[in-house]
Amino acid sequence: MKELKHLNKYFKKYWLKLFFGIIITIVARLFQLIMPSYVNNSITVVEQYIKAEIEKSTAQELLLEYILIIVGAALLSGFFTFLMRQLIINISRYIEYDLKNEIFDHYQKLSLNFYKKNRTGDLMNRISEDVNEVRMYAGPAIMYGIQTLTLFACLIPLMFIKAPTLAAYTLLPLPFLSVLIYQISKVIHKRSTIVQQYLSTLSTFTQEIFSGVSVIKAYALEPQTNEDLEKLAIEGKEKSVSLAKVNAWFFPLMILLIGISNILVIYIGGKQYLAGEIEVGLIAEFILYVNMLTWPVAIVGWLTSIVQRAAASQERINEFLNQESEIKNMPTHEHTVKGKIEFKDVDFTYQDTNINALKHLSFTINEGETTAIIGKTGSGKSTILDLVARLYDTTSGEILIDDEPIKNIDLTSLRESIGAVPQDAFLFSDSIKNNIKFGKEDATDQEIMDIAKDAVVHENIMGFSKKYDTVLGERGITLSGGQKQRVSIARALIKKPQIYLFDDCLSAVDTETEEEILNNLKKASKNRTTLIVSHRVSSAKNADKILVLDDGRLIQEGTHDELNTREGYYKELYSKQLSEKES
Ligand SMILES: Nc1ncnc2c1ncn2[C@@H]1O[C@H](COP(=O)(O)OP(=O)(O)OP(=O)(O)O)[C@@H](O)[C@H]1O
Repeated sequence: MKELKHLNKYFKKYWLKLFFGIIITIVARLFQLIMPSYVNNSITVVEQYIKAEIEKSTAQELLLEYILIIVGAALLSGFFTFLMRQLIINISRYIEYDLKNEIFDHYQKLSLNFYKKNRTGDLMNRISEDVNEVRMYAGPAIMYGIQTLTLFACLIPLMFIKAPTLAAYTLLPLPFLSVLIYQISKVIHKRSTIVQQYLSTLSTFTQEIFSGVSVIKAYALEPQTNEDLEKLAIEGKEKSVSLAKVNAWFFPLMILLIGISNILVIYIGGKQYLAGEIEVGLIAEFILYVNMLTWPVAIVGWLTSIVQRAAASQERINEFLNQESEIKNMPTHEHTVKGKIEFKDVDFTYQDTNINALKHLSFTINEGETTAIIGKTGSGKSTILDLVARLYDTTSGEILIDDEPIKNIDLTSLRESIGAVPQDAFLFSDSIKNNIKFGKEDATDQEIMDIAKDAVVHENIMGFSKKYDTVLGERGITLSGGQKQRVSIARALIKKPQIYLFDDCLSAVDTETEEEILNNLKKASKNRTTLIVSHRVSSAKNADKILVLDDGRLIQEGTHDELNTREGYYKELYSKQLSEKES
């Protein structure tokens, strides 16, 4: 329960609305309470008229008055109930909105390690399903809770004052009803959680099948996939049926217990009436009370389960909210990045895999220099770029930017000075124009076009019917690997940052296009520090410096010409790639 304290700040934020909501809830219930006693009075008037105790005209006058009061109270109660929902349910929607924003903001601050440790489905669930459970507490639970308390506090004493014995018998079945509903709600919740989990497994499974449909078709795996899906579907059907079974008990049980209460009122009330202890109208009044109480009593059980579920969900939410990013942003002073990069005895081990990706790595890249990083697959090239962007912190050793420890530089200003093109170019399901603009929000159409020309993708884009407005991804067309890489390059170029990080971003383009792009990059990256990771010597040979990595260690360093005169990995790779090209 202490987990729910997290919401107190939101209750404080909306306290005025909440306060009026509570007052209005109480007022709405009080108007509702007026009605049964006037129903009693009306029946008593009829009884008195039948017994000829009052004149017909008096009876008519009194009945009209009581009916008007009943209708008036019902209308007012209805009006205040509407206001109550408007206030309290709206507050829960505001809190839901605030909480979702808080979680999303926090997610964005967390490091890549966090995303690797937690599955996307789990992140999504906490921000949607769990927040929804919490909303049920912040809105409906509070609203029904106050309603129930008001009714209990007013109605039960009133019933005991009017007819103590009848009140005791009438109220007798209600606690059982409450406990029963609580138990059933618990079972329903347990089984519906299982159904939910199953549904998310099913959607993950189908999503993967749809994404990989070309592989499934190419390998003729449809029968196998159908079989797997059928197994999942049968399992799901059984779980849903078991949920439906408990659900089926809910309303019949409620009706049964209300029926028992009503029968008790009529039986005990009837006996008391015959004994001349009460008037017949009181029986009708009590039947109305019972029906007014049944829902709140049933709700006590339901509310308990809502609060428990909300506490469990808030605990899961807090678990993420309490996590801090391992990458701490503690700038010591303002610094405008110029672009000198120095690695001093850097060691880096990935936490999740324990892979020691970089070992005692030291090198310096001067401001404005272009450096190529070459090495076998898995030698640590991409890791170097990730460390420059401070996506991770070094395990030991130090990285300096412009002779300043990287940790002293404000993270946002560091990342704003970097234009990165990752290995697996990721483009959003949006227009090509917006994907490029991602690098510079206020870029003009002309700028976007010029940059796309530099990235040698303009011609391709103009070939699409909607040109730069062509939508990519699930909602639109799929670009080829090479086109994706070039749009991704355009996105980095338009930013005009101090440091460029190109991670094997020309691997999917032919050598001619590669050369054209490299020439354009040379112009674009003039006076800007550029790191190019590549497997191809052609991408590296014009660099000011080439670093050759092997298993996380720097094994060679120099210009193309220098390295070509020395025996070693680079010379071998160059001869190999040259002979491949010639053949
Ligand atoms: N996100 C990660 N989490 C855990 N281990 C990783 C991660 N990324 C890379 N590694 C491991 O670190 C080592 C270095 O990987 P890195 O991606 O830096 O190599 P690379 O030289 O860029 O390889 P490639 O040329 O294939 O892209 C590899 O053994 C890899 O398995």
